[in-house]
Amino acid sequence: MSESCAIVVMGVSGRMGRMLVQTVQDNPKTHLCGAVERPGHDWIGRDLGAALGGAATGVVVTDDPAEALEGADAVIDFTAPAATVALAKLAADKGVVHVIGTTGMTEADIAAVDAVTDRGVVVRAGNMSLGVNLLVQLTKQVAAALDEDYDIEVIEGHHRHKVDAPSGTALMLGQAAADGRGVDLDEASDRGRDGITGPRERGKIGFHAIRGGDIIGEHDVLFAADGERITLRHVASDRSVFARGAVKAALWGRGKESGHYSMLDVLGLG
Ligand SMILES: NC(=O)C1=CN([C@@H]2O[C@H](COP(=O)(O)OP(=O)(O)OC[C@H]3O[C@@H](n4cnc5c(N)ncnc54)[C@H](O)[C@@H]3O)[C@@H](O)[C@H]2O)C=CC1
Ligand SMILES: O=C(O)C1=N[C@H](C(=O)O)C[C@H](O)C1
Repeated sequence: MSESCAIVVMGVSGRMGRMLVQTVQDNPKTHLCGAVERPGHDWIGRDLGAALGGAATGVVVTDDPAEALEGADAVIDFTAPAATVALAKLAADKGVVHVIGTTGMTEADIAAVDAVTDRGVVVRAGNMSLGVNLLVQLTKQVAAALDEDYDIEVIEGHHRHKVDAPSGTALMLGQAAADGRGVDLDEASDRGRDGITGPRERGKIGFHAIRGGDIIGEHDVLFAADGERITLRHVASDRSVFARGAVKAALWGRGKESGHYSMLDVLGLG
């Protein structure tokens, strides 16, 4: 499989969409073969390069994912849950690798994506950066080494435009902490305390979300005991870390057996 990987970017005018276009174009192993935006968007029908304020690319922005996926190897999708669920079936039916960065998906959304993985290749992660996926593994190790004398809190910060909380990354880190500790995250979760909450319940895993300005993505996992605290931290200072991970996932997914994979699989950290 030596020829260049043909990639479609979904949600191409978004913060991640724009970064993905640049990353796909800069990678010698990939090229952009399609660009999709939501129906009604004013980029529909325009050349993508011109819409971005540069030279023409020959790729015209469409609101029809089926048309864009013709002849594609992979589609990279950082959009919104409803768009991602609809695209999953289409990508699987067309044999196109679906790389999903979209967060805020419900259990039903994830089940709907899962349902296509009998025939489709899906790589999905709430965070596609190498650093966060390493942090996931470290969180699991530290949680396994410490007992419930160490209270676990996951604290995340993002820009003012983010619509979901806790972040997809915070949920990955919370899951890793729960796995390390051998507990069920749904039972252990304590989200966003407010009011007369009473003392902290032993064994809970707390989640807190900061929203403001242009914060790209910051995550701390705090292990706090009497007399000492450990903090594991990741700070993203550039969205390219997510885009590079997504392109790596698209290349990795080509020719893989159908299934629902994560970035830990892609990075060999699973
Ligand atoms: N997994 C990861 O590493 C990362 C995940 N994200 C997630 O990616 C998603 C997008 O984030 P941003 O780019 O900041 O948001 P954004 O709002 O800037 O971009 C989303 C884009 O998707 C488009 N869109 C919505 N519905 C669509 C449809 N039906 N068809 C085609 N396009 C559609 C919107 O018009 C918009 O241009 C969020 O869920 C965010 O949490 C963001 C960064 C990293
Ligand atoms: O919305 C964002 O911007 C980000 N979303 C992801 C998340 O929900 O964790 C990943 C990253 O932190 C940026």
